[in-house]
Amino acid sequence: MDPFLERELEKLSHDNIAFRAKTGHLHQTWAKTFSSRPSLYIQPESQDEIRKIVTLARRCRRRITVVGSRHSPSDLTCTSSWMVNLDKFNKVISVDEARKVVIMQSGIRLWQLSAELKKVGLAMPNLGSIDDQSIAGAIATGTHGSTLRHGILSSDVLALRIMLSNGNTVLCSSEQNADLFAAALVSLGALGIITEVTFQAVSAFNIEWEQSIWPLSRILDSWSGEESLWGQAEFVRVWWCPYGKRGIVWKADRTDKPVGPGRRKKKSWYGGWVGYHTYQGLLWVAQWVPRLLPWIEWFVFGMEYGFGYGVCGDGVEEGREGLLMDCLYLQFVNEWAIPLEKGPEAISRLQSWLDGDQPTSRIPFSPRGIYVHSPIEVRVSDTTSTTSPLPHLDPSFPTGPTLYLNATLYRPYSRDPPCRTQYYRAFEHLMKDLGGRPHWAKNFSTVTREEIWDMYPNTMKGWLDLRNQVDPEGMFVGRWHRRLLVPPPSNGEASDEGRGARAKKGIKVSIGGRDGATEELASTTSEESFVMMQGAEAEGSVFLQGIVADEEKGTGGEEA
Ligand SMILES: Cc1cc2nc3c(=O)[nH]c(=O)nc-3n(C[C@H](O)[C@H](O)[C@H](O)COP(=O)(O)OP(=O)(O)OC[C@H]3O[C@@H](n4cnc5c(N)ncnc54)[C@H](O)[C@@H]3O)c2cc1C
Ligand SMILES: O=C1O[C@H](CO)C(O)=C1O
Repeated sequence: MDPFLERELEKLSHDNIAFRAKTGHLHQTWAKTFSSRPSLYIQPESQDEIRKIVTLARRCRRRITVVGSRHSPSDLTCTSSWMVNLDKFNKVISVDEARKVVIMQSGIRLWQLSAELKKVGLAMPNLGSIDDQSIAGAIATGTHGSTLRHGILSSDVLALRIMLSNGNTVLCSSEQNADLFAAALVSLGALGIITEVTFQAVSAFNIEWEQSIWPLSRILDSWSGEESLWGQAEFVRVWWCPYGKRGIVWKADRTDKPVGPGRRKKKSWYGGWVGYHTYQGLLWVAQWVPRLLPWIEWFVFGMEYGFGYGVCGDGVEEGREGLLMDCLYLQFVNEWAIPLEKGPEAISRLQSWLDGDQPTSRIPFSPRGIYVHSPIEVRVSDTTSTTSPLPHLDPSFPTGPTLYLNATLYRPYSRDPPCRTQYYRAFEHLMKDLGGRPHWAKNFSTVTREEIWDMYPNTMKGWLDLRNQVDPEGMFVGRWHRRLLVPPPSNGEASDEGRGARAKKGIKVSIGGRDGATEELASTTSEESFVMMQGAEAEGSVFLQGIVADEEKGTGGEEA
């Protein structure tokens, strides 16, 4: 064990608070796209245990990454330092049935929360495609569903309790520490450990849903106006099948009807064993013969939904189940938010590109030989429909409804599809051209830190300043944050996963006290931690090298 940790643990041995850490943990994202080896994997079971982790990390100068259910498809949760998981800190603390307000420990998974709420006749008002996420993880990345009558999942959060790097917990809401609240509603794990979430639930509800196949032209023609597709029900989503130039339009409204299959509900083909493996097998063959993909799209979606147009399924389900979908296989997902009114242009240009008509697409990358997977998910949200504070880093648009386009690429039998680089390059170019912003959790790859700052001209600096105030030593800043959010030190030196190090013989390198620290340097945390690192290097290089070597043992951020 790290001798410094051993020493610090010894000092705290009288407190009778467990430090449930293990070594040798392999962290892998759900989609097995990224992995890392944290030096410690810690699963606390109480607030005191969480505080002890933060105290020890601070004293040992270790970074902390909190991980929920590992469903973020990018390397956001990869670390070679300490990883904290709150799966065992997952209880409902209280439910105010009259106000429909629930307070919970933040490690609770959405499916657990839904089950607990159901016991008292309540439910989450909105869900994305799955309910496997932890509540803290889901809100940290701006997770959304598909409805113009709701914002993102964070919009239903009333208050958060956060443990900051100094070990203090702070309650924030729109009345109390409102700035911190707006920053923490989409925190990307970089502010501290969210320990409690206060959430506005609604009365439990059933949904009556119907799905139908529409030609793409009809989808685009009914995009806006009084009869707009998106306003036809509370929940609406479209799965666009580009090769068939059609889409599956799924709509659902709350209903008093009891749960039951509709007249046209049929069993899912790819949800059964034969369909599941046939589809995956076909995708696997297409790794070598990509031009089969248009035929596979036709066959698979025909088997699942029928080969013609019109209604192809309906039913009544509990909202907590009916809003979810079968996400099938391991996958890459590259999802962007653009203003809803730009949807027809986005879809038409991408359709042209996939049809091989590069001039019409106005995308400066060749589509030659590129065949992609279906469906491309088309979803919406509207933050302006909510009264909750706008999170600083909410990718959806504060001025009107938002469209999300999600370019999913499956990994059949864990193999990466050959089109990924060129397809995502083209897709991201188009999204940027239309003023888009990437979903934080997903596999965007061509975006620079400067571009991200330009995408959040009014809020990024405020978010980062606030982050720096509450975590001045960069305890919660990882490689992903440095790559995409945090400006490098002004002297241009490379960063490191290791935070600032305590100098040899216990001399603590102070942040503000170093002569070389300019005003600008002092203003951002990771820069400060780089300063600390450099300072420590100067004053205690032997120890520092020990830490760096240790931290670099991991494969943080490497593609699996
Ligand atoms: C199959 C699939 C379907 C999906 N469907 C949707 C969808 O419909 N809509 C959508 O928008 N997204 C969707 N996502 C993305 C998913 O909702 C997000 O990636 C979400 O963040 C995952 O939650 P998690 O608990 O796995 O968190 P993780 O991925 O483990 O972590 C995400 C972030 O949360 C932070 N975090 C976690 N817990 C805490 C805490 N206690 N305190 C502070 N920070 C914390 C982490 O540090 C990290 O920055 C989907 C992903 C998959 C794989
Ligand atoms: O990330 C996501 O994966 C599914 C698509 O399979 C979904 O809806 C996301 O969002």
